[in-house]
Amino acid sequence: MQSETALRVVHEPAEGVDLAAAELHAAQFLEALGVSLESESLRGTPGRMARAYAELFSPRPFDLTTFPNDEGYDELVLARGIPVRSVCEHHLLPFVGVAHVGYLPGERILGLSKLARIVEHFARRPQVQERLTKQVADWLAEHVHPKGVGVVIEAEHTCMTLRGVQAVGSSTVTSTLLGTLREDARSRQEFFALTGVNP
Ligand SMILES: Nc1nc2c(ncn2[C@@H]2O[C@H](COP(=O)(O)OP(=O)(O)OP(=O)(O)O)[C@@H](O)[C@H]2O)c(=O)[nH]1
Ligand SMILES: [Zn+2]
Repeated sequence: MQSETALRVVHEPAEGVDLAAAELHAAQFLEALGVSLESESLRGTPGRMARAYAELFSPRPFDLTTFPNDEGYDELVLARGIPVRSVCEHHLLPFVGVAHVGYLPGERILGLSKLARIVEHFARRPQVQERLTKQVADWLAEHVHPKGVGVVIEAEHTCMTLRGVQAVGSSTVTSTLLGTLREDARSRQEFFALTGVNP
């Protein structure tokens, strides 16, 4: 039987991350908020907090795999419902939802999994939803040179639902359209129809 430690997936912290310093300050932060760290289950919490945030703030590099568009496919390629897990940069609380990422191919098509990898890459850092949406779209435009790009993100911000205004059940929708998907009304409509978003 494998031990619990052997089963744990260890994420390498990003370069320049000082986990020991983060743990020390997390302990001081919790103590300043009146949280006692004396019980057995809380003793390791500052270290877990440090590792958890290091993981959430470590953009994972990925290989860009493109293929020639030999068939001249010129309709929309759309990956729907890509999970979004990020952290708002104002409160460092999670925002969670889905992204729909599409493009109108030019001379090359992109390995499909890369659409989800791009979202994950830009989500793993302190973020605002608007910037995340635009970064994904701009990355695709810059690296794949498609005729058009469309990105829609719908997410629940826990800083807005668990605390503060406590707008439980609310979600935020952001979108970035580039190229033909921005300029051509029919393409834009088709994109939103396929994403299921009513702008
Ligand atoms: N535009 C944008 N705002 C965000 C995002 N995530 C969180 N916020 C907002 O960031 C704002 C920070 O506002 P402040 O007034 O400085 O913070 P606050 O006093 O905690 O505000 P309340 O949440 O209204 O209690 C809040 O309105 C949050 O809802 C995001 O992705 N985009
Ligand atoms: Zn927030």
